[in-house]
Amino acid sequence: MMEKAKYPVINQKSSGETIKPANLLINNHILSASLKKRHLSSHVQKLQIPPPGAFCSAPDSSISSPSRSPMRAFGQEQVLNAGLWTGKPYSDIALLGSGHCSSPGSGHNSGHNSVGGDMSGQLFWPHSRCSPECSPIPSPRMTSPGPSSRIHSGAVTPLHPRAGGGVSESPSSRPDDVKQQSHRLPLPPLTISNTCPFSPSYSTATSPSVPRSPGRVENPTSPGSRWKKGRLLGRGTFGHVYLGFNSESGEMCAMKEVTLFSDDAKSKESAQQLGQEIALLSRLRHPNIVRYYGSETLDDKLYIYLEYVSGGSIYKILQDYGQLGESAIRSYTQQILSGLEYLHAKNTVHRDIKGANILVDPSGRVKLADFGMAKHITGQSCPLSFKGSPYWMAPEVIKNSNGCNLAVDIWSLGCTVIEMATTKPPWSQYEGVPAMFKIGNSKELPAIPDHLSDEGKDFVRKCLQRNPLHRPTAAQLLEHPFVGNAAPLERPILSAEPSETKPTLTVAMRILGMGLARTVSGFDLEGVPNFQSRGLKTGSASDAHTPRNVSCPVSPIGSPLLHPRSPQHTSGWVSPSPISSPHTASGSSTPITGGSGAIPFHHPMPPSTYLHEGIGVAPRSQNSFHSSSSNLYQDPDLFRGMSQASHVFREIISSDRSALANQFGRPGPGDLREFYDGQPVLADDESQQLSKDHGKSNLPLDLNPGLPMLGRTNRI
Ligand SMILES: Nc1ncnc2c1ncn2[C@@H]1O[C@H](COP(=O)(O)OP(=O)(O)OP(=O)(O)O)[C@@H](O)[C@H]1O
Repeated sequence: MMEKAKYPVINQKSSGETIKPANLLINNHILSASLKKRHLSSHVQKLQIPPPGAFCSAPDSSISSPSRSPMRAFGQEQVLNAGLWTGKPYSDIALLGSGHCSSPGSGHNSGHNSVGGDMSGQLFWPHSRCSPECSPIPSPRMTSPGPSSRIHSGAVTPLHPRAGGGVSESPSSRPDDVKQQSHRLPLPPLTISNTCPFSPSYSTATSPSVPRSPGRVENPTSPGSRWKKGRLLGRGTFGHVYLGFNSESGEMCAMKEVTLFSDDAKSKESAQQLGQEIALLSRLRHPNIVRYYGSETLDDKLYIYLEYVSGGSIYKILQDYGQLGESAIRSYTQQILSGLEYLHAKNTVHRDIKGANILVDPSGRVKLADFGMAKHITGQSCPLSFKGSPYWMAPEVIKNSNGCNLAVDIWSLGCTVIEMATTKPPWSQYEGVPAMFKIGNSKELPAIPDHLSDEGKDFVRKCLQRNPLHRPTAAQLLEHPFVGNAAPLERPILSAEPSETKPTLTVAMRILGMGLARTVSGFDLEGVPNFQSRGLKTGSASDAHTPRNVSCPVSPIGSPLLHPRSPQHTSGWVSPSPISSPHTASGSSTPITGGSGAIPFHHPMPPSTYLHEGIGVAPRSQNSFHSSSSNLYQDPDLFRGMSQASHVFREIISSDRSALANQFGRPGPGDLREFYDGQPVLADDESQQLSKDHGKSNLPLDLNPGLPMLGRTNRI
C-alpha cells in the first residue's frame, strides 16, 4: 500500500513565508500537491516536490524497508512533519520524478542529514545531533555490553515486518558459528607481497567484488571472509557502517551492512542503488575517492567493504572542532576537486557533494564517499533526478533545468567550502522548503564568509554561479589560486620503502592512497584518466607521488598541511594548537559569530526522535557475518541456495550487467568497460565516445523480477 501524498501548508517561520505546496513541478510534471489540489503558490513556482510516485513506492509501513529512505518511507505530510520531529540538520533529497526512489541518506543516522527525498531533514538545522560519528555506540537501542563488545546488528536494526524479533548476531562470530553457505569465493587476481602484512589484494588488479581478505587469499577454499564486525561507524540510508577488522592480517575496513528483503519493493530499489554504487565504485581508483574493496552477501545481508577512513567526515570534524582554517579549506577543496576532476572525466556526477560525504584520514587526506547518488552522464545532461542535499543542491536541480550536469557538483563544492568555513551550508538559516526557494527561485547568492581570503571568495563565487554553464569545470578550478596554492599533504611513510610498481604497492602508498597513475601500470590499465590532464599541481592528489612531498614528517598534533602560501616549502607548517583550534567545544553547530558566514539555524524539535532507523531486522540475521559469502559478480551460480533477498540482489546486478554486456559485448582483459548506473561506461576515451551515443548507453536498471537473465557472467 502506498502512501498518499499530502501537502500540508507549512509555516516557515524562519523565512516568514507561508508555503502552500501545491501543484509542484517535478520532472516537468505538474503535481497536485495536496489531496484538495490546492493551486501552486506563487512562491513555489518551480520548486520540485516529488510526485506521488516518488514517495508512493514506499509501503505504508515505514519500518518495512531495510534501508528506509525517507523519501520512500514517508508521504509528504509525514515528510514535512518528520522534519519537525527529527530535527535533522540538513538533509538529502532524492526525489526522483521517475519514481526511482533511491535515496541518499538517513540524515540523522549518518550524521549528515541524508534525507533522501525527505523534505523534512532539510527543514531545520538543529543545535546538536546525535551522530554516531560522534559516538561509536550512539543508539540507545544498541545493546553493547561494553566498549569492546561487538555490536549486535539486531540491536541497531529496527524490526522489519518479517523479523521474528530478537536477533543475536555476533559480529565476531566465526564461520563455523553460523549457518554457512558454502559458496566458494573466487580469488582476486592479485599478487601477494609476502613482506607486507597487508594484502595488496586491493591493488589495481583486484577484482572489484572480492573483499580483500588475506585469509581468503591464503586459503582459497575458505568459506567467507575473515572480517570481524566492530564498532558502529555511522548509519546511512542503506544500513549501518561498521569498522571491520581482519584479525589475521590486521587490516581494517569499513563494512557497510545492508539488509535485503526480497519481498519488499523498497529493498529492490535499495539493492538497485547499492548495485549502482558498487558497480561504480568498483571502477574508481583515485586517492581522493574512497576505495571499494569488495562485497558479499550473507543470507539477506549485503556487506560492502570499503577503505576505512578513520578521521570521519568533514561534517563530523566541523561538529567536533568547528570551522576550518583557510589552509585546511584550501587543501580539502583541492583534494575534493582532484577527486571530482577524476570522476567528471568519467562523465560521472556525484550529486551529493557535501561535508558529510567527504571523509578525512588522519593525515588530512580527503576521500569522496557515498556514491549512492552518483550517476553516469551519457550526454550533456542526464535525465533529471531530483537528488541531492537541498542546501548543497544546485539551482538547476531544483528548477528542473538541466538538472544532472557535472556542474551540479561544482555548485555543491562551493556550498561545501562555505560549510567548511562556517560549519553550515549556505541558506541554512532557512528551513528546507524556503531554502529551496532561495536556491532555486531567487537570484540571490549565498553569503560568502567575510573571513575567507579574496581568493577563497572568488573561488566560491565561481562555483556558485547560477548558470551551470558559467561554472568552471573541476579541472579549471584546480588552476584557481585558492587551491593552486593549497598545501600539499605530507608523505610520511612513502620514504620508508622504495617505490614499487603494481601489484606490489607499498603499504605506505596504499595507506596514503598515493597517486600512482604514472608509475603503476595497473592504474593506467584500469583507465584512470586525467592524471596527465594538467600540469603538476602542488598537493594534487593525483600527483601524490611527487618526490618533494615524500619525506615530510608526520605530526599527529600539528596540521599535516603546509602553509598554503608556501606550497613547496616543507618548513611552512601550520601547527595550530589543539587547544585553540576547536571553534566550538561542544561540537554542536554553534553559529559562527564572525563574518558574514554567520548563519542562524533552527532546532525546532529534539534531535532524539529518529524516524530513519527503520532498518529491518531479518530473522536470519542471527547468522554470523562470517558465514560463507557470495561474490556478487563472480558467478551467479554462487547464489544458488541463498536467500531470496540475495537472489534478488544478484538478479538486479546480473540483469543490469548482463544486459549491458549483451549490448556492448563482454568486457575482456584490458577492456575498460564499466557498468554502473544501468549504463556501460567505457573508460576514458571510450567513455567519451560512448557518451555521445545516448541510445546505446541509456539502459536503466529494470527491477522487474521477471527480467530475463541474459546468461552472462557479469564480471567487471
Ligand atoms: N569508508 C568509511 N570509513 C569510515 N567511516 C565511514 C566510511 N563510510 C561510511 N562511514 C561512516 O558511516 C556513515 C554512513 O555511511 P554512508 O554515508 O556511506 O552510508 P549511506 O547509507 O550511503 O549514507 P547516505 O544516507 O548518505 O546515503 C558515514 O557518515 C560515516 O560516518
